[in-house]
Amino acid sequence: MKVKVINKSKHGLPQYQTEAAAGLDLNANLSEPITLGPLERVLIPTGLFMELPVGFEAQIRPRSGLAFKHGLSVLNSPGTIDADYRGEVKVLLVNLSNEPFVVQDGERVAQMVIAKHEQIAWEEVEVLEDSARAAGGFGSTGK
Ligand SMILES: O=c1ccn([C@H]2C[C@H](O)[C@@H](COP(=O)(O)OP(=O)(O)OP(=O)(O)O)O2)c(=O)[nH]1
Ligand SMILES: [Mg+2]
Repeated sequence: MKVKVINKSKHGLPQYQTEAAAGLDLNANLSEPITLGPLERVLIPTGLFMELPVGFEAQIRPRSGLAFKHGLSVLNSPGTIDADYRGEVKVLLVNLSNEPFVVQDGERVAQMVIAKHEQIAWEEVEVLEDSARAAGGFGSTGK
């Protein structure tokens, strides 16, 4: 997959940490650390510019360790990177803890899963096909 990297020498390309990992860990690409206070949000640059093949998207997801230990999440999780996006991939981090968190340059702040997706074409109809579920939802099947 095509990728352009700013400051590659600093962090290299995002890597899968284990053989069958789904997510590529994304490094913060910062000139100086950023302090994220309680309930604050910030866009973290990654230095990555990608050209996803058409029919693929990238999902930006939190890392569970940062979430568990520090209350950090990705506010718009899963963030969506479109195949036609040519800007820098950024991570919208939010601090849901009561303590400030300092994001360091190179820190693995989130992970990115590349996934196939479909685009649909609408076909407007007057009546939809019956189903067993019908309009049931939001707990309609019980606890
Ligand atoms: O976590 C994210 C989410 C999005 N983007 C970039 C890539 C994506 O293709 C573009 C638009 O994202 P989205 O469609 O989620 O945002 P929007 O608010 O609908 O903006 P737009 O009007 O530009 O589509 O922003 C990121 O870098 N990180
Ligand atoms: Mg959009």
